[in-house]
Amino acid sequence: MDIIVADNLVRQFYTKEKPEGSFQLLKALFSFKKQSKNVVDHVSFTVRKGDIVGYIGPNGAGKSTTIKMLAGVLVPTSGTVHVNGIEPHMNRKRHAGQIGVVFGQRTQLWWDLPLIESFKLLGKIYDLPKERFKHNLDMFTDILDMSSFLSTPVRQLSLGQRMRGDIAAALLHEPEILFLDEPTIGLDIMAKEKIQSFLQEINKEKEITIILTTHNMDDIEKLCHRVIFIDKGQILFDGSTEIMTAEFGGFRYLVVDAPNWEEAAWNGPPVERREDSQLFFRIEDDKQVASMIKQLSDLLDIHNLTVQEPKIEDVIKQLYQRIGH
Ligand SMILES: Nc1ncnc2c1ncn2[C@@H]1O[C@H](COP(=O)(O)OP(=O)(O)OP(=O)(O)O)[C@@H](O)[C@H]1O
Repeated sequence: MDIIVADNLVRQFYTKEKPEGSFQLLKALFSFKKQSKNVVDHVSFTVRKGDIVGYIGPNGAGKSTTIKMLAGVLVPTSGTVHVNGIEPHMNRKRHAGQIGVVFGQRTQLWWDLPLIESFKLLGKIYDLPKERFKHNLDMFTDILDMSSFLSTPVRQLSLGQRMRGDIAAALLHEPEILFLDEPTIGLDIMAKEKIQSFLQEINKEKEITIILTTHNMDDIEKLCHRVIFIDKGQILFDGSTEIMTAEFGGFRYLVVDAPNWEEAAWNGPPVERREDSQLFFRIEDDKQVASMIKQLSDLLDIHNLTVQEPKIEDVIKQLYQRIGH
C-alpha cells in the first residue's frame, strides 16, 4: 500500500536579484526585481507502508523543502501530496496525529524544562490517555537509554541525548510515519549507532514508515533499502540501493594488504583509499585484475588480497561527480 504519494510537487521561492555596481544599485532602489526559483521542481514519488527511504542529494538540493511539504509545514506551489489519503497542509491537525517529525538542527523540546516535562506537555497536546503515555514513555526510555537524563533540562543535554529525546518526542503519539531531517548530524559513532538500531527496531516491530534526509552515507548503508537522489529540485535516481550500486558503481576494488607500503616512494597504480595497511585500487573492468595483481606483486610485499564491491558511499561519490559536484 502506498502511504505517501507525491505528484508533480513544486515549491517556488522568490529571491531578490542582487544589484551589481552603483548604477544597478540606484536602479534597484526604485525597482526590486523578484526572481522565482523552483527549489522543488516537479517531484513525483510514492512510498509504501513500512519502507525506509533515504532522501539524499547535495546542499540546497531541495530535500528539507520536500520534507516540509510532506509534513504540512509548507504549502506546495503546485502539484499534490497525499499522506495516508490526507493532503497535509489542508488538514494539519489530523495530519499531525499520523506523523512524527525530527529536524536534526532544531529541537521541538522545551529548552528550559527537564526532558520529562517536554514529554508530559506533548502527551497533553496529543491528548494521549495516561496509560498509553506511560507505556510509550517507559518503552522509549528503555530502548533509547534515557533514564539517566530524563530530569535534566534540555539545554544541558549533549547533542546525542537531545536527539534521542527529540526522536522519542516525535514518536510518543504512535505516528505511522516518521520524517527525519538529518537525524545523526554531529553525533559520535556510538550515538549514531544507537539511533540507527532504534530506527531499525521501530520500523520492524511497528512497521513505521521512515523518510530520512542525510549526508551520512552510513545511515543509508545501515537503514535504507531505497534511495531517492535529488539535485536542483529534480529527482535523478529513485530505486533500491542494489540498483543504484549496479547503475552508478560499475567498478570494484582490488584490496591489497601491504604493511610495508610507502606513499612517498610509490610509483605504481593510484591508491584510491587506504585503511590501516589495506590499499584500495579501483578496477573498472574485471579483465584488469590479473595484470593489476602481477604489477602490484612486483612492487609490493603483499600479505593478503581480496576483491570488494564498492560501498554505498563510493557509489554516491560517483553520482556526485557525475552531476559536477
Ligand atoms: N524560505 C525560503 N526562502 C527562500 N529560499 C529558500 C527558503 N528555504 C529554502 N530556500 C532555498 O531553497 C533551496 C533548497 O533548500 P533546502 O533546505 O530544501 O535544501 P536541502 O537539500 O535540504 O539542503 P541541505 O543539505 O543543505 O540541508 C536552497 O537554495 C535554499 O536557499
